[in-house]
Amino acid sequence: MLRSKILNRIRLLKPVIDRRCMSSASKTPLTLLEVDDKSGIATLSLNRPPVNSLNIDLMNSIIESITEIEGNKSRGLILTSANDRVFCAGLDLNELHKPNQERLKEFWAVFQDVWLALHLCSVPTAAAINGHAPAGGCLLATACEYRVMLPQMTIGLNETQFGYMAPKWVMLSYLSVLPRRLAERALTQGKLFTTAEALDVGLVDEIAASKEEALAKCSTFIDSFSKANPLARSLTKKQIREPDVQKLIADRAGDLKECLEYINSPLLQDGLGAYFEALKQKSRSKAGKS
Ligand SMILES: CCCCC/C=C\C/C=C\CCC/C=C/C(=O)SCCNC(=O)CCNC(=O)[C@H](O)C(C)(C)COP(=O)(O)OP(=O)(O)OC[C@H]1O[C@@H](n2cnc3c(N)ncnc32)[C@H](O)[C@@H]1OP(=O)(O)O
Repeated sequence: MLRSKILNRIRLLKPVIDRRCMSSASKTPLTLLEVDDKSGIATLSLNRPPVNSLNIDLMNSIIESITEIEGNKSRGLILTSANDRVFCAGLDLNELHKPNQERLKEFWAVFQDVWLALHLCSVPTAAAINGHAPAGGCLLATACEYRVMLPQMTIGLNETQFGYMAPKWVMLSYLSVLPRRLAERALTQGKLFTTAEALDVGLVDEIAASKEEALAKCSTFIDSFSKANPLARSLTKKQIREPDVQKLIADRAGDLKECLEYINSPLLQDGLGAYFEALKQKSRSKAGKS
């Protein structure tokens, strides 16, 4: 009786995300999922070259992997990158620049879903940040319960640098990790923290010298829950996170409307176009040098 009541409560807390991962045109899987048969800990690696930028297919693949991990009773989830320079470059700017409107609606709904799925994941979550994590990449990291980062990388919600304002629920994810005054300053500056700065302010919990060490530290974090009843732990996490989540769930349509208006504004499109062009230019000049 109690168990079904608890399970019902979890169902109530967790919005139903019945999204199947769309098969991508590419042959390589967009996410790699390995479950360590000794520890029972699942490692989910983002695998969309060149920078794990979040498009609809990759986000659906993440959601499907989280659903699988929760279903196969893994003891925890470590999110990392198959790329050794970039954890996740954030939202795919191709989805935001001169967007197809129908696709943009779907894109934004999946973006909301991937945050909800990770933020409310019923198993312990940790991010092994083995590369740069700007904007949406930082959001994936802050949706996890623990963060271990490699040196010489950057992380932060840098949206104001390219003319965006992060949505309320994205800000709340930051506020769940940073003290308010610091979060406000970092958000308004569009600050990208270095690894050392991120440790100093608590945006990340530990630094590791290698990806292997980062994975080991994430596993140690997950092991810290070994004495906690998994169901009670999951309910407690959802209860603590519910107020922030409800702010999005209560008004997903409003968030989408606000985003569509904002992303389609000429000011924003111009700023984004210039920003994206500069990125491409940088990449071309790098290629020219190599
Ligand atoms: C009022 C209501 C508010 C409503 C809000 C509405 C809208 C707000 C929208 C969103 C806010 C939500 C929060 C999330 C926002 C985002 O995530 S937007 C994306 C932000 N991302 C970035 O700023 C990162 C940009 N990239 C970089 O800084 C670097 O690429 C790097 C990640 C540090 C990696 O550097 P490096 O290894 O040197 O690689 P290159 O820069 O050479 O890039 C390689 C190729 O990858 C392409 N690329 C890089 N980032 C992206 C990206 N995000 N999307 C698409 N493509 C990307 C780059 O152009 C290179 O491509 P080519 O080689 O030129 O083909």
